[in-house]
Amino acid sequence: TLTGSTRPERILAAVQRKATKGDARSVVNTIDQYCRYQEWAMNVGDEKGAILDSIVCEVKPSVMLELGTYCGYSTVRIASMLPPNARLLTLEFNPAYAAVARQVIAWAGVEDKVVLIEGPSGDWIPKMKEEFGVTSFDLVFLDHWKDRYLPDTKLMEECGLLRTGSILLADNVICPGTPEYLEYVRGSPRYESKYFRSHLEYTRVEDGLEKSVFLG
Ligand SMILES: Nc1ncnc2c1ncn2[C@@H]1O[C@H](Cn2cc(CNC(=O)c3cc([N+](=O)[O-])cc(O)c3O)nn2)[C@@H](O)[C@H]1O
Ligand SMILES: [Mg+2]
Repeated sequence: TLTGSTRPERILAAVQRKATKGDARSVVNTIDQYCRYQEWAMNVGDEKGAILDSIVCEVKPSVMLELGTYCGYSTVRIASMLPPNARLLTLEFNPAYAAVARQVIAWAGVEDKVVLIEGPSGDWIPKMKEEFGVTSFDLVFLDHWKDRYLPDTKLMEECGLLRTGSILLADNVICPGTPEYLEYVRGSPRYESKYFRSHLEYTRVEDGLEKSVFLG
């Protein structure tokens, strides 16, 4: 029953009730409908999601990292744009959210392209090479705790997980805001940064995505 359920569980119930199994776009549309008209949730959403789609299409990543899976909305959105042999690694440390995300990802039929890793990003980033055979990430989507964006970016640099041309795409750089991260990528000679203005998911509040190319 839905009484006593969590918001992610209610989102999953909506997906299993309304979305077509195996159809990623229908899962994405169902979550957007639910979160716009029933209850707000912190998915990247349809407006910023379209910007995310265009960057995934432009970059065509073979190996991609997402920080902050939550219900798997952006995981499904991204995976549906990837070719069959590409891999999306997604990190989530909240086991309840990870459990929901696994089911959303399976319902969408994109589980073959996704590796969901449970645990804190700070622990897992240093283990990416040895545990998952990652050489470097072509594209990283940052959407987890805002005060982790900068330390995790520095950690990826230190672990040699970024190569010349690797792209960081950060959600919420205006709302809730990631001031230290923005100052770093916009001020560092090692990044070429660009702001894509948009709105906070399902609202008219300003927010946007920051795209930063690592120059090596
Ligand atoms: N170091 C971490 N490692 C792995 N997963 C993490 C970490 N920090 C948070 N998470 C997970 O990200 C998921 C989603 N999440 C994202 C945030 C941070 N994002 C926001 O707080 C946010 C907040 C708003 N908002 O308040 O309007 C809008 C957004 O788009 C947001 O992404 N907090 N939890 C959660 O399941 C959490 O367990
Ligand atoms: Mg976000």
